Amino acid sequence: MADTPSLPAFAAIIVAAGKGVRAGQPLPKQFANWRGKPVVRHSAEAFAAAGAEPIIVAIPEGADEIANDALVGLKNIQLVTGGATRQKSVRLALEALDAVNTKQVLIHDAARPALSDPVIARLLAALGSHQGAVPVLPVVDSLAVDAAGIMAGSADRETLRRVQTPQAFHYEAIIGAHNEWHSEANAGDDAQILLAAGGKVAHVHGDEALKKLTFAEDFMTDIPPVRTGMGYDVHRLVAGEELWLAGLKIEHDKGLSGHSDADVALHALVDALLGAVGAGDIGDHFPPSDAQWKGVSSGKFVEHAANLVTDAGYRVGNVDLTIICEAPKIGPHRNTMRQMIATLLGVDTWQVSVKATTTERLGFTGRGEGIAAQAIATVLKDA
Ligand SMILES: Nc1ccn([C@@H]2O[C@H](COP(=O)(O)OP(=O)(O)OP(=O)(O)O)[C@@H](O)[C@H]2O)c(=O)n1
Ligand SMILES: C[C@](O)(CO)[C@H](O)COP(=O)(O)O
Repeated sequence: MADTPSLPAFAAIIVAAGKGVRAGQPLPKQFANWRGKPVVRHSAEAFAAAGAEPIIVAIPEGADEIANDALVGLKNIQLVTGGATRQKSVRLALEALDAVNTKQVLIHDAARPALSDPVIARLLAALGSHQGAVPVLPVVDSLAVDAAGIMAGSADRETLRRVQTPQAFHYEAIIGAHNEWHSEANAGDDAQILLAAGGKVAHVHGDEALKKLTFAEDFMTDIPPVRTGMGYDVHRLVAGEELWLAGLKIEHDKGLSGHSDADVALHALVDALLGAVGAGDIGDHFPPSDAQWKGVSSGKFVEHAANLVTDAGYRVGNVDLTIICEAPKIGPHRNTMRQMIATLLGVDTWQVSVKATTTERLGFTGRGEGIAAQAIATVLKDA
């Protein structure tokens, strides 16, 4: 859009001085990560691409460092400290524009990150014939008047619209309207302030994508219905050790060396489950330096990983395990291994696959120096 000569010059205000209490994010929602970058950066980039100059960003007291980090690399950004309410933050940002010859300004919630060029263009076009313009959407639900939890009436949805931001104004009209606002109450938005001052505000078509990020669930988007993880492990074969594989003790002339029971097959499975939900790896959860895990059955590690899958809001779809060794033969134990793993995961046996292969006497497995295992797990989002 920056190379679109038809857009008139305009300034932008992004109000990002809120606390984001309802969103419950680890930091104020306007600085939280959303779709790969800080919330506030999304609309700042959209305004910059559309040629807005300057872009005033109202931020909380003392948030300069986090705001500068969030907006690093963007030109024409000017930070101002916002106020105790959204309206006061807008007012302070408007005053910061007083110093430049601003004719038109778009005022936008940082909490509405999915700002697109067409909305900006529609708003600027409407300023050609109106003092103000706001993006609106139809009301698609019926509306009720609530009186202490009881329906006390309804409203005609055909006369109502859902109002979004950016809200576009002739600068002199909106700064004048803010100066004339003497009510103790806060206006819901800037269009209401211009209307109260007698100004006219045009409606232009909004964008459902411009939804305001308000609650924690608004950040839980793009959750994949299926996730996949992969695990791989190796343990050395040594004399005098027991051989545990896929939860079974196998008679063999050597066993696997390791801190726990060294069940290389279950270790690969644990890493596949942890990988599917992004929960690190087996060493993060059961460090070999921790004495409490010496000699422990690796079945406990599988149960822990399965619990983390559940805690993440997923359930195990299927797992596929491949044991790589010249000996012992795995075939005779395969079904018992499947049943053992199914029990550990709390799934049906058909959801568990156990395979085995040699490496044709090649490499460390072919020389009988160790056993390797690889696993893949899919997890499905709970409804
Ligand atoms: N004193 C304030 C309050 C809000 N805002 C901004 O106004 C926009 C819309 O407000 P809202 O969604 O209510 O944000 P918060 O006030 O932060 O949310 P909450 O009410 O949950 O604390 C947000 O971008 C917010 O950062 C602001 O600049 N200054
Ligand atoms: C300004 C606004 O986003 C227009 O829909 C809305 O009024 C902000 O309300 P909030 O309670 O300050 O989030």
